[in-house]
Amino acid sequence: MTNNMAIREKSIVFIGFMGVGKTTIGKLVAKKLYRDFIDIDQVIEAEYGMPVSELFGKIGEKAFRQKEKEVIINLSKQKLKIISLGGGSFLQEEIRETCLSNCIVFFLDLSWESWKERISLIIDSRPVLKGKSIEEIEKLFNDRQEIYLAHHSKIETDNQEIQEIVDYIVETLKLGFELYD
Ligand SMILES: Nc1ncnc2c1ncn2[C@@H]1O[C@H](COP(=O)(O)OP(=O)(O)O)[C@@H](O)[C@H]1O
Ligand SMILES: O=C(O)C1=C[C@@H](OP(=O)(O)O)[C@@H](O)[C@H](O)C1
Ligand SMILES: [Mg+2]
Repeated sequence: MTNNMAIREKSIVFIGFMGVGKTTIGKLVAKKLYRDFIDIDQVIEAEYGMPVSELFGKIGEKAFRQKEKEVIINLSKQKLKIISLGGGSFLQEEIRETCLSNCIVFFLDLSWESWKERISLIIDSRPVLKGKSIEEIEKLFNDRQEIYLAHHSKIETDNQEIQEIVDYIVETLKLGFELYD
C-alpha cells in the first residue's frame, strides 16, 4: 500500500520539443486534477523578472541551463504537482534522472509535419529557434527526439484539440491510479 500511495502522489512532468503544448496542456491537466501547476520557464522568468527570450541575451544559454537544472531538481522532488519543463532541459542527464526517478514523465509527441504548422505561434518567444533556417530547425527537432525517448508515457498529439489531449491524459492518469489502488 505504501508504494501504491506513492504512485498516486507523484508529480507529473511534461516533456517534448518546444511548442508541442507542454505549458498549455500542463496547466489544464493541473486544473482538472486540482493540483498546483508549475511551469519551469515561468518560475525562472519570475525570478529574473524578464521573459526567457530576453534572459538568453542577458545571462547567456549556459547560465540559463544551470538555473533550469537547479530549479527542476529542486521542484521535481515535491509531490502532487503538475510540472511542465522547457523543451531543452531533458538534454541534461541529471534532469532526466531526477524526473524519471521522482515523477511520472509524459512525453507530448508531435510529428514534424504538424509542428511546422505551429512555428509562427512560437518563433518570437523561443531564442533557440531565432535566426535558424527551417532546415536547421528540422535537424534540431530530429536530433532532440532521442532525449524524449526517456519517459513513462507518451501521447501522440497530431490533429488533436487541446481539450482532447487534456481529457485523454486525465483519464490515463485516473486509470493508472485505480490500477494501483
Ligand atoms: N493541440 C494543440 N493544437 C493546436 N495548438 C496547440 C496545441 N497545443 C498547443 N498549441 C499551441 O501551441 C503554442 C505553443 O504551446 P505551449 O504550450 O507554449 O508549448 P510548449 O510549452 O511545449 O513550448 C501555443 O500557442 C498553444 O496554444
Ligand atoms: O527547447 C529549448 O531549448 C527551450 C524551450 C523553451 O521552453 P518550451 O519547450 O516550453 O518552449 C524554453 O525553455 C527556452 O526557450 C529553451
Ligand atoms: Mg512551455
